[in-house]
Amino acid sequence: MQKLELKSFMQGLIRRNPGQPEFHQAVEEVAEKLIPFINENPKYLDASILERMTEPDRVISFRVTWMDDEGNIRVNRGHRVQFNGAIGPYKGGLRFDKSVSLGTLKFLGFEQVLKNSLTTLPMGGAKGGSDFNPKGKSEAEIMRFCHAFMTELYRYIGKDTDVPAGDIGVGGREVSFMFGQYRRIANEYTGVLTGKNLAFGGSNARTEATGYGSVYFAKEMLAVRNDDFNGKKTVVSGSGNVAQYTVEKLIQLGATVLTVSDRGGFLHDPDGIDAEKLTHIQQLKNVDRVSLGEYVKKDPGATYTEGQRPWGIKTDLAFPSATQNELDEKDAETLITNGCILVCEGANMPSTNKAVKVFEKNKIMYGPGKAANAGGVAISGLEMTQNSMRLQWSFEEVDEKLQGIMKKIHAKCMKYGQEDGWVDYVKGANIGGFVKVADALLAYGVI
Ligand SMILES: NC(=O)C1=CN([C@@H]2O[C@H](COP(=O)(O)OP(=O)(O)OC[C@H]3O[C@@H](n4cnc5c(N)ncnc54)[C@H](O)[C@@H]3O)[C@@H](O)[C@H]2O)C=CC1
Ligand SMILES: O=C(O)CCC(=O)C(=O)O
Repeated sequence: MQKLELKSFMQGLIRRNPGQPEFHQAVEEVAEKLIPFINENPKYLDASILERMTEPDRVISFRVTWMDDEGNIRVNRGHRVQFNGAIGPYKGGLRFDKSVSLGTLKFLGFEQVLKNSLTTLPMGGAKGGSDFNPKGKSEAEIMRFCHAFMTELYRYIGKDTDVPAGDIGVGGREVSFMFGQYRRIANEYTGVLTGKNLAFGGSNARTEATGYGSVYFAKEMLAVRNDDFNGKKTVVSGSGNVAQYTVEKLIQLGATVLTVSDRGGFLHDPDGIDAEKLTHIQQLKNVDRVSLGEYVKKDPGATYTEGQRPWGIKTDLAFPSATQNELDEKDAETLITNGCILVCEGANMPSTNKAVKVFEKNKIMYGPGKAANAGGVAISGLEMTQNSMRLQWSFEEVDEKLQGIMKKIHAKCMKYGQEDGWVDYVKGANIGGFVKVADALLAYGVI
């Protein structure tokens, strides 16, 4: 069998998937680290495992028709990318955002396969969503859209088939609307979605899990260098679910959090965001649903800089937790020049591939999203377990399991990524996530 070569592999992938740059980017980052490993392990090469794992099992697209408050009929497009189900039911979030395209969901679904494998739990990878823009929509419009979306999606999912959850633009409110509609149509009460309300099958600590998990992962990275969070200046981007609970855990572990951000700009509080200020941010973002710019009215010591990201603020640690490609090569260089020693990704693919190269060249601690933010889907996996057992574990019990899982993911990254005096977490996560799925595919034969 001819050895794989990155350039020609990527040319083929781009030809087969035109106009999907985020998908190309996600695959390239993985293929670069995996190809040498596959070439050294002919069983994966001979069985064309990388070719199989970069082609989704199936892509489902559908029309979503709903009515706005003025009585106009609106049409959006919905998708579910069931990327790879080799090691368990498809699992991964739903994103509602005007920027959503099939290419976005393919990048997210591809990353999800490796991430879910890293959690050690039996979950395949998927992602879905719609180009529906929740911004400016009333609660009733959100509800009608969610019901219409589930009316189409329900026939493709199931507790042992495919279990969606939240992502950008889909939180507890939207999951509740969709779960209610599923239950009504399917006439069964099963854990077909995760991130549910605690009153109807949700897991304790799922809301907190992605942000907390990312901080637990960073704690492990720091421990390798006998370091910890105490007194460390930290910048966080985003102010949604992941960012909020990243900030909460960072404060609890002794870091000083200087920033959060939203689509309009970033908020800088030089005195540090404490628990009380975080509650204010949560009120602005989760209840009032307004710009972070409102924060400075109550706290004049802080500034809100429109149209910019927080990477220019001098910091020790950085937690990009908003969206993909929010940190580019120049931002990476600025962070390093300012003394940043660790970047831990709460978001999916927030750093461009060129930014990642800067981190690697400077040998700083860099935790890629598929490892660092896997705590969310891990607790979703445990929500599925609790639903199957028809019981609910305590917050403390789930949080302890989350810490254990993040430790195991870190250890897996070390196993495959440890180099002389440095850990290549990208290589560790990519190979560590790949092996389990690849071995399952080998065992299944030609499928
Ligand atoms: N919710 C979860 O459990 C998990 C989420 N993630 C990833 O974490 C990131 C954030 O997701 P959530 O916090 O759940 O979503 P969210 O909808 O609660 O918050 C998204 C945040 O990102 C900001 N944002 C979105 N698009 C942006 C853009 N184009 N430019 C600048 N800021 C933008 C929003 O203002 C908001 O603060 C995403 O990359 C998501 O895929 C990863 C693992 C699990
Ligand atoms: O909890 C889940 O199933 C989805 C989490 C997710 O979308 C992600 O890890 O990016």
